[in-house]
Amino acid sequence: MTTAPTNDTRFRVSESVARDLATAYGTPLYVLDEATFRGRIRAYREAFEASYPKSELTYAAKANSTVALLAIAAAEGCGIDVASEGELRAALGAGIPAARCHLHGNNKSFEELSFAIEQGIGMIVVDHFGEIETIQGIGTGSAKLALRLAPGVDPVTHAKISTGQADTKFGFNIADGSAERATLRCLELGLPLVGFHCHVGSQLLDPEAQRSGGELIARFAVDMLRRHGFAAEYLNVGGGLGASYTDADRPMNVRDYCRLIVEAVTGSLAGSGLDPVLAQEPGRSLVAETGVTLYTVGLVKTVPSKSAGRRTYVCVDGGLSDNPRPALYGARYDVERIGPAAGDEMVVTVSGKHCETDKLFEDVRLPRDVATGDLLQVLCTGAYNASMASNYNRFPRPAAALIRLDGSHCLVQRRDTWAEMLAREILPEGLA
Ligand SMILES: Cc1ncc(COP(=O)(O)O)c(C=O)c1O
Ligand SMILES: N[C@@H](CCCC[NH3+])C(=O)O
Repeated sequence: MTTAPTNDTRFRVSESVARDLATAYGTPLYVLDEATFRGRIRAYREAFEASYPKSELTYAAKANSTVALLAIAAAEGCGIDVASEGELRAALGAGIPAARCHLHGNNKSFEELSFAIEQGIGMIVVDHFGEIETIQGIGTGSAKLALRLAPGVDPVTHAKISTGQADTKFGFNIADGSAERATLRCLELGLPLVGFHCHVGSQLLDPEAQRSGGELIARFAVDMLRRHGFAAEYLNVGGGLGASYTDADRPMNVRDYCRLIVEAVTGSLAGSGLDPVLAQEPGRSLVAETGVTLYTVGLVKTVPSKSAGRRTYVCVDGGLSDNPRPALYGARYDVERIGPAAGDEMVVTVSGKHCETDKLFEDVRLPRDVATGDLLQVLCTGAYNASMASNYNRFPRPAAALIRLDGSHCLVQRRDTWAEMLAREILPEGLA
């Protein structure tokens, strides 16, 4: 197994635990570490609070909504950001009161909004003009409202996870006056508007876009105070801080990051008299490095290749159904063989077992003697893997195991069963 660099804080399983887990639960298997997750949340909360005492940390459930993780996040003092009725139901399933949840979504349905309000959702982050009217029609119950703003900043990240730019589908544009009109409409209707929100993108290794997003929404809040007497009590600058998928990914450390964001916001608020709660809602930076995926090697195959001379495939028992990120975003991961390090390494393509040319993990260095039956661990799969898993090719989605604080482990999500995978099927009479 490759030795971790000393500053590498990503969770890894040891050989004995990996073998134990694979025997107990099978592979592919998501493995999550409670200590790492709690530690990440604490570090983030402390860093944020040190820069801004009236801070609030919300965990973005979309990154990994495994109910056990939601329960841990809440126990660590986080609110929960949910982006659908399903995520809200997962939070409720974790015993988290809806009052501690924020509902997001660019196209929330009437039913979704009604359910959330009925459950006592704490905040709705409103995304468009029609939603203001829908919420007015339903009645807000105990929900407060924040407006999602599009600050018009271009983050450096994959285009598919960039959300702060002017032509994003999310939120009210500041520059064209939509954000101001939405504020006025909420005030006119007497809705419980408390402030503003932005989220400019995800897996951001360069924090400039978040910095300027924070600056712009705070400036907008000051404008609303000066022009309309609306005093924002709440600003949320979203999530987005990146994770170290490979050694090349160097996100800013959370202390410097929080300081930067807070300085941007407080710089814009200076002299205005506004003293809002400042919230962040990270997902990936809290949970990605908390998890690994264990796979078993089925076969190793070397083939002629025009570009590479020879290409060696190490084929594992999962694929894009348990980790769609390489196929979607060209994401790269570090892969390690479980077991003693072998001196000699080779560059391989780790592929899955789907009926696709799914080069799951490309240009990975593995020991030259990697062979059928070996276990591999893929680092940094805690975010946007389980939550984006599918049943493509009718693969059961993997189970997830949690390493507890005392080193014991338990299952927190079981593998799909064949019965439930066919449970939705309806075979009308007379077809067969
Ligand atoms: C509104 C909102 N908040 C929070 C997040 C969490 O982002 P990340 O996982 O990049 O921290 C996202 C996803 O990008 C989001 O869309
Ligand atoms: N699914 C994306 C992140 C989406 C961010 C949500 N707005 C990823 O895996 O990187």
